[in-house]
Amino acid sequence: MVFTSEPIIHLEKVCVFQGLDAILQDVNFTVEKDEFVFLIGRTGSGKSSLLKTLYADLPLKMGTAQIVGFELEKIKNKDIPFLRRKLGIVFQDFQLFNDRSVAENLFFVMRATGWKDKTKMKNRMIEVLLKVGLADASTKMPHQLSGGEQQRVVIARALINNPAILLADEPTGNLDPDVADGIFKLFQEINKEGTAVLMATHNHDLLRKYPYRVLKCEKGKLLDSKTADISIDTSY
Ligand SMILES: Nc1ncnc2c1ncn2[C@@H]1O[C@H](COP(=O)(O)OP(=O)(O)OP(=O)(O)O)[C@@H](O)[C@H]1O
Repeated sequence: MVFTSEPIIHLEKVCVFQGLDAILQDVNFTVEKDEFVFLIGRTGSGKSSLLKTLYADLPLKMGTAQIVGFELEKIKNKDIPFLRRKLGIVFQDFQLFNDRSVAENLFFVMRATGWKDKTKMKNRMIEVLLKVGLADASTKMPHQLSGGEQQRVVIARALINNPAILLADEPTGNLDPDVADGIFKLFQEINKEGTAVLMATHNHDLLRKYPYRVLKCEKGKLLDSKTADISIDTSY
């Protein structure tokens, strides 16, 4: 028997808009289950706008896009929370509630995404913190953690609902190189366990060190290292 699985992301002829401005045109790409993909490009080239389109923060006005089973050209506002439950979203600035403990930060997302059973919530909290190497951090306040640890909490939060893909926008941006490397390795481990990763980054070291597929925003287009020759050494 042959098992086929739907790609996690499939875009055809997509135009990414910010208001009336077309930032990227004729965007076509597919991300398969388990893939790790870098998204690169100069500042202002459209990386964040593309990611925002994928998690329906920007509306899809042209083209077709399927992501984790949702059709973005048809998606209704009421369905967007359900889409986001199947995505893990990680930004550069950590966006934790600073007046709540790590556990409360995680419980907040669980409650917002329909979790009710306290025992299950506690168990899931322990699981995701263990996964990111912060098993002893649940009672700490964010300010008691280093930048790298805070980013680990954000990744734990993104993992709560077992997402099919992590969308990460410069997740190592504000971190020292060693800490950034640790965070990157965590993304790799999560990927090896079966979660696809699409990561926007300016980090040349990571690109040189890890030869994953690259999507590059350039002059209003999206280039794909699967089909185009993308040099990562040129400035971007
Ligand atoms: N909220 C917004 N409203 C209008 N235009 C925006 C908005 N956010 C971004 N833009 C514009 O969209 C274009 C792409 O920006 P975007 O943030 O997607 O680029 P980026 O590649 O992620 O940049 P960076 O690497 O600096 O994060 C830029 O011209 C930017 O000025």
